This record gives sequence, structure tokens and C-alpha cells, in this order.
Amino acid sequence: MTGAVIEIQGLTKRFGGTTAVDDLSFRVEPGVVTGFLGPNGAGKTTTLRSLVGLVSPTSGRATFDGVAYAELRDPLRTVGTALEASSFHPGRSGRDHLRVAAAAAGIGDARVDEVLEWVGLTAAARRRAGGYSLGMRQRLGLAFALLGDPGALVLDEPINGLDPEGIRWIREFLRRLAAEGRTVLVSSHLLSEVQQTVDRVVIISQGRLAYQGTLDGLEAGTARVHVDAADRAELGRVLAAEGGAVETSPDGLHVAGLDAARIGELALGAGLALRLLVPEKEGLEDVFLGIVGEGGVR
Ligand SMILES: Nc1ncnc2c1ncn2[C@@H]1O[C@H](COP(=O)(O)OP(=O)(O)OP(=O)(O)O)[C@@H](O)[C@H]1O
Repeated sequence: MTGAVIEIQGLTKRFGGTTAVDDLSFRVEPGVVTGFLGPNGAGKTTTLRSLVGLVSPTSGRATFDGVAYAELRDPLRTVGTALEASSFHPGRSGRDHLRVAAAAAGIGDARVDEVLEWVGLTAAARRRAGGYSLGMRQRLGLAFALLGDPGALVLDEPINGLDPEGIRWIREFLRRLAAEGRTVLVSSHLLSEVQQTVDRVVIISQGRLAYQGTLDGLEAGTARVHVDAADRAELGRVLAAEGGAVETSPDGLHVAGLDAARIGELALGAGLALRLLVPEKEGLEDVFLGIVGEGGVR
């Protein structure tokens, strides 16, 4: 098992007059969990389906270490996917569902039992999948994705609808898979849902890339400092001269582009005594909503 770099390059998908994905490019590296975020209708599912050959792009490419899914020599061993939690034959047991999929790929029953154990479904393995709870179906989907011991995992909304215990379980599970060197890409329409699970995020809105990078970077771009001095106007001039974006309000100055430590130094250098110096952090969810905008939902 080696992690594969997932690369989306200039991907566009149109359905008739609807552009679901619009010239989208991003990279997903092994060894970390990457969140793929955007509001409902942003184009996440279409992107993930393009990645595994279920949707043919209008233009652009989606590859694993440079190879398109359809050209992979051993797809099940390269990438595991869980794109729909309910795509199981309801009358078949969880174990039989996996045995059928495994047999088609030349994978034996021992591995089926291993992945069932891995996702904590051994006790329920011989029960009808139709009677499984949503959490159990998510686990069965993960077990299916892991059958070929793939280096990459592509999971569509694996946390959606889980109870707190299920969320905690999957969070730890995904982090462990990434720590083993796998590439883990997990979609969600809620940043708060994956915030404690992901190391990096790719955010899309209306089919286009809105941000890719770390969560810290996402927050840093919007962080401001609330600061004030007796001579507010002079403080504002000093900070603006050093590149701060200064907004004056009745309760002081709100400054972007300079951190609190730097503002303290500049004020000291200018002989201004500060009477207020408070870093202001917008909640990550607010940053996310600011990026995807009101018009994000289609
Ligand atoms: N097969 C299709 N035919 C026509 N339009 C489609 C098709 N699949 C998706 N779309 C449209 O493309 C856009 C993106 O849909 P997509 O399902 O990829 O978004 P999403 O981010 O996964 O949203 P959700 O979280 O709601 O699943 C939407 O406007 C959707 O209606």
C-alpha cells in the first residue's frame, strides 16, 4: 500500500445548461486527511464521481499519481471509494455484500472478515444490510472501500447523519488511515463536521475552487486585531504605514494584515500607550460561509 497523489486538473462538467464543475484544479497529498467542502450543489459529488470514472468530464482530468481511474491497472488496490451509503442489496448480509465485491476482484474471504473487524461490524456481519442503521451502512461502505488495501480513499459525506459516537469513531479511523500513509479525501457540506478530522481543506463554491490549504491558513486570512490608544488617529497612521488594513470604529481600530505582537511593537516604537490589544478570531464556520457566500447553495 502506497499513498497516491490525487490531482484534479482543469475539470469542467456540464449537465445540459448546468455547469456543475467549472475549471477546477487541486491536489490531494498522502499522509493527511483532506476535507472537500462546499454547500449543497457546489459540485462535490460530481467531482468525486469524475475522479472514479462514474462521470465523464466535459474537459479536464482527474488522476491518481498521474493515471486516470479507467487506466489504473489495479483500481481496487489504488483507490477505495464510498460514494453512497445505501447502495447495498438490502436482502444480502453485510458480509455477503463484501464477499461478492471481493470475489469479483480476486480478493478472498479472509480479507472480507479482516475489514469487517476493522470497521467494527463483525457481530452484525451476517445480518441483512437492509436492517443496518445509517452508522452501520457508513461502516460497511468503509469496509468495502478498504477491501483492496488501497493507498487512496475517496469518501462522499462519510460523517453525514452519524451520532456523536459514530462521528468520533470515524474521525479516529480516518486519521489512522492517513497516518499509515494513505491519501484520504472526505467530502462534507459542513466545515464544523470535519474540522477536527482534517489537516487540509479544499473548498469549492458553484463548481469553482474557493480555497485550498490548511485550516490555520483559512483562519489567518481573516484574522483581525482590535486595538486602541488615546491618540487613535496617530495609531491608525502608524499601523497603516506598516501595511495594516485599518478600519476605524467607535470602539477603536480593527486591523487586518498585522498580528497583535507586531502592533504592540509598532505602538511602542511610536511612543503610543495602548489601552486595548485583542486578537479577533472569526469562527471557522463563519470564514467558511463567507467564502462560499450566500449564493453558494443551488
Ligand atoms: N446528472 C445530473 N444531471 C443534471 N444536473 C446535475 C446532475 N448531477 C448534478 N447536477 C447538478 O450539478 C450541480 C452540482 O451537483 P453535485 O451533486 O455535484 O453537488 P454537491 O456539492 O455534491 O451537492 P450535495 O452536497 O447536495 O450532493 C447541481 O446544480 C446539480 O443539480
